[in-house]
Amino acid sequence: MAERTVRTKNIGLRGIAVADTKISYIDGERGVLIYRGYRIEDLAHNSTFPETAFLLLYENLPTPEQLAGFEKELRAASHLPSFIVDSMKEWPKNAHPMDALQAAVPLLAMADPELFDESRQANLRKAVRLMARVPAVVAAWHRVRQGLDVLPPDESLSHAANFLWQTFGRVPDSEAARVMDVCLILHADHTFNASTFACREVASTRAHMYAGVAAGVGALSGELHGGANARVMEMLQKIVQDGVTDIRGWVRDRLERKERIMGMGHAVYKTMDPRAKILKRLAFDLGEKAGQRIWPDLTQAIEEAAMAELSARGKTNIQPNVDFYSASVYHILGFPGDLMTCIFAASRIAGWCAHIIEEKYGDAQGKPALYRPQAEYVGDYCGKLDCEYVPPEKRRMASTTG
Ligand SMILES: CC(=O)SCCNC(=O)CCNC(=O)[C@H](O)C(C)(C)COP(=O)(O)OP(=O)(O)OC[C@H]1O[C@@H](n2cnc3c(N)ncnc32)[C@H](O)[C@@H]1OP(=O)(O)O
Ligand SMILES: O=C([O-])CC(=O)C(=O)O
Repeated sequence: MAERTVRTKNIGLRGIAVADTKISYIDGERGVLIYRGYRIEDLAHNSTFPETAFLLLYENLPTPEQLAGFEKELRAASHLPSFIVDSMKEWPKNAHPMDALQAAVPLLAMADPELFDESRQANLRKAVRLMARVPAVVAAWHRVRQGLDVLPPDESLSHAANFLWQTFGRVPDSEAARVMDVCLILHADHTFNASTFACREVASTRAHMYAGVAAGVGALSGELHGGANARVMEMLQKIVQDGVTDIRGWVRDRLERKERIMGMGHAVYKTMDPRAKILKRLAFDLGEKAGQRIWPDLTQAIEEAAMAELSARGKTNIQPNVDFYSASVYHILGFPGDLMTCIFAASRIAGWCAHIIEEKYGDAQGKPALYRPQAEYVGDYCGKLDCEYVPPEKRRMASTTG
């Protein structure tokens, strides 16, 4: 066997800085999240999604003129090419919305007139098209799968209100539109999370922006990442359906079966995710007004029971993450569970594009590089590194343990 190489192996690359970024910052111990120098609480309170997206892409908050121009560009880009809608009509109606979104991303690439123009300016324009069209795809697929007509964007509405309109065919009231906007702000970026890393890894090969975004959508779909919001909703609905009243007992049983409480725990935060605090307030406000307190109340009961049970097991760091209360918010806004991770994508597209651009045009040292980590080879097939090739007729049946 070859000599083992010296290496640092770290499960899931936890704590390893693989690049420099100026886009966002997290302090996991104190529960702080900052986008380009601005606290998430400030942005959620004062900003809008287009303004936050501009900040992520261009490094500064826009002037009123810049913001108006950016919003105009977003609106102009938000019509989906008709061949994409026609294509969707042929897709199996039970296709998962995240698969539909991931399938649509290369179609959006085919429609981009500047696809292979790798100038920074062209990539900024592609980012605007993606930010406009990802929510349009999500809304369109939700309608197509129900046999409904795809709705054109309403240019009189804000980005968030238009997303609700194109999804449900109803102009939302100002509160629903603002809640949607805040959700889009909260999910827009989060340093080197798994999906952003996937985008950046693909971008590091000099593949085009859409190739990176398709990878990001795939990575986001998993239940340990963005897919957790849908799993939280399933958890809540199952508890209600089963008529569970002893939430502490339900949590204890789940932990004893070694199952996780979806929407809790985080690879970086060791305290409550600052986004979860905002979403918790939104869920209670919205739930109160909509006569649907049941969802935030139940989520809070699970939070308290889980914190108590996990602490009793010596785990005090597992607290609500962004997906825990967002499930209730989205449910009360009318979204079905399987669309929830797509809402995440309709926001995170801003961060993905900003990171792809940062990856393409250089880190702080100005030297973009191909990601190519090492893995330690631990295969042992015949007692030495290279085995002798045996012709098919002379092979014995090998065991096929997985
Ligand atoms: C947008 C986002 O991506 S936010 C995250 C969304 N994902 C979820 O909500 C899924 C549930 N949460 C989790 O699976 C995890 O907390 C993760 C993957 C998000 C982060 O986990 P990490 O900090 O990397 O810890 P890791 O997965 O190694 O778990 C450490 C221990 O905590 C336990 N743990 C972590 N999260 C949870 C949870 N939600 N419920 C119960 N136990 C948990 C693990 O079982 C493990 O226990 P063990 O040491 O006894 O085996
Ligand atoms: O940062 C992470 O690992 C996951 C997360 O919360 C996000 O992507 O918003």
